[in-house]
Amino acid sequence: MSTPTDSETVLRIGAVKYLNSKPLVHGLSEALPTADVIYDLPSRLADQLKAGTIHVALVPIVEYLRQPKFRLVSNACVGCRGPVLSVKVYFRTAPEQVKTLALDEGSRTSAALAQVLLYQHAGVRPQLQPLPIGDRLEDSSADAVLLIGDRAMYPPSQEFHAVWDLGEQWCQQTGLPFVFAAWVAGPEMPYDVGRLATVLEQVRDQGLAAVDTIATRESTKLGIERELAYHYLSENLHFRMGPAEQQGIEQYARRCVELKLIDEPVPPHRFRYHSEYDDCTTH
Ligand SMILES: C=C(O[C@@H]1C=C(C(=O)O)C=C[C@H]1O)C(=O)O
Repeated sequence: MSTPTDSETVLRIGAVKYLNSKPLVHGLSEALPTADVIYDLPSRLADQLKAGTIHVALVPIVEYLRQPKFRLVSNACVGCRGPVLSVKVYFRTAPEQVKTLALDEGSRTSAALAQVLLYQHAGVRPQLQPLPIGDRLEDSSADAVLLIGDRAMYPPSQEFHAVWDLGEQWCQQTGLPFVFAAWVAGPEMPYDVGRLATVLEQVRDQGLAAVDTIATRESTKLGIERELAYHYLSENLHFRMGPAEQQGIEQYARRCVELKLIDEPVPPHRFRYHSEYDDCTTH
């Protein structure tokens, strides 16, 4: 049973509403029956954590890197070690010709990653445009369009010059995994952080054991093949932040700082997370 340290304040947890996060929240409400779990877009969760309307959330890793007051609260994360399937840039021109880039409103990490990779691979720094969450790929006339989450998993209805899977691009280029999001606490925390870390990691492990069930249920809701959902959750995505993932975050932070996508250099200790519950070197 959970026991908040401050019985007056209900712990408010923000979780990403996409398929990629289901293994991290499968059974979360049962594990923390006194907490409120709110589902939203990753970008909005980061804003809510900054505003203090939620206490802990699965937020874009770039927002953790930007906010010195945010801290990692577990080694449960949304990451990849190759193609991720759900983070894509669709090109209407050759990457070297891109002048305008539309960024999915739900994203922060991939919004910065797209700019890092476009600069690195193609030497361009395009003008940015928002792609509102209600807009489709076809609604934007930008030279390149970033989509994340469930909507990036469907085949596009138009032909494109090229499509980049940003997980694949990053891992090929750096030889390191990539972390898109992690559980992060804001400055106000009405719950024991060590205990929360254990709960979040236990929930993740239970979620991974239930990937079969999750894939069956969620594929029906999304109208995608069950096999695709299963492969996505069990092969494309990685949910444990170990030493290689931490190196990936460090490398990403350095490149974001170079392009001024993060204002200040990030102190090295902020890339390290050691779990008491789950010693990741054993996985
Ligand atoms: C893999 C994904 O990771 C997500 C990407 C995020 C971002 O770009 O800011 C944030 C949270 C994750 O849910 C995805 O949404 O497809």
